[in-house]
Amino acid sequence: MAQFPASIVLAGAGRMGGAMLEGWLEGGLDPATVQVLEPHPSERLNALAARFGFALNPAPQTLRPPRALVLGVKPQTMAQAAPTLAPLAGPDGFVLSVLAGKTLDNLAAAFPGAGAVVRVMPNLPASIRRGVSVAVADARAGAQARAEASALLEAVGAVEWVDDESLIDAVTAVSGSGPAYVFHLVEAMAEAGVAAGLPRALSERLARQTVIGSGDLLRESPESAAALREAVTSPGGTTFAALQVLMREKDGMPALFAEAIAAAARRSRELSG
Ligand SMILES: NC(=O)c1ccc[n+]([C@@H]2O[C@H](COP(=O)([O-])OP(=O)(O)OC[C@H]3O[C@@H](n4cnc5c(N)ncnc54)[C@H](OP(=O)(O)O)[C@@H]3O)[C@@H](O)[C@H]2O)c1
Ligand code: PRO
Repeated sequence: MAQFPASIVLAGAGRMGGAMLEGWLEGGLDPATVQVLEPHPSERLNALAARFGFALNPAPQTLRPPRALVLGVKPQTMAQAAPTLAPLAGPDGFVLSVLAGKTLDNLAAAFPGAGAVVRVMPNLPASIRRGVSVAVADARAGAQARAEASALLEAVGAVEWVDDESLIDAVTAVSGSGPAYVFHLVEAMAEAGVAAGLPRALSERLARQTVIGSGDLLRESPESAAALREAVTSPGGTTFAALQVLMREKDGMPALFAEAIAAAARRSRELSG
């Protein structure tokens, strides 16, 4: 059984916070141990509260510092939200943040009463428990806090811990934002299929199913992505013709991705403070 924290307050149950909450509850978290603060609950969150019976927006006077204060608000909202939430960060607990850009130092300053701080970058497939999260903790986080943080993250997918916080900006750019690149690939392939003469609905189905099938193959095959790409590419064939465009040194995918990922990592650094 997962070693969940004994008590949790989740502040911000939007797309990411809500996805994590759902994963915890599906993963066996006792609903009586979680309280959720969310100014505008979605229908999905209300339905989840009705199904599991956790406390959604309990009266402020009933709130006590939990073992884990999980922050799921936007980085741009942190300055406004932190003063209200800070009293919930007690010396016997830890703060776990999924906020892009907000550093361990930022979090320790905003939540001075916290026993420890854990910074995490998850990604949206967490909503179907197939996410990947990368976590880094400050020096005060002991084995127990790390194990409890791992349990919260493992409930929604794979977990990697790093010691070097400076990696998190690049992590955010690769795996945090990464699902959007894949969805954009589907959009771009579908649009290009329409330009090549396919009916739009068929082109959208083909692009979507191609990414789904390729993702499943990537999961099930022991081969590397490069080997799988080569398996599709006949010498002098159609894929080869396309890859000559996509792998162009100056403006192909590697060059575009290098620029896009650098932009996302830069934005992550800008969001600190
Ligand atoms: N979405 C992703 O793919 C993803 C991936 C990795 C990390 N993240 C991180 O996850 C965080 C949330 O992103 P999101 O996409 O889930 O955004 P979101 O859907 O907008 O969720 C944030 C939620 O926090 C609520 N909120 C605002 N102020 C609050 C307060 N004082 N107390 C409690 N809740 C409050 C918001 O309510 P209102 O809308 O009413 O203001 C909203 O429902 C961000 O920091 C982001 O960097 C997101
Ligand atoms: N979504 C957040 C953003 O776009 C963080 C990674 C994914 O800033």
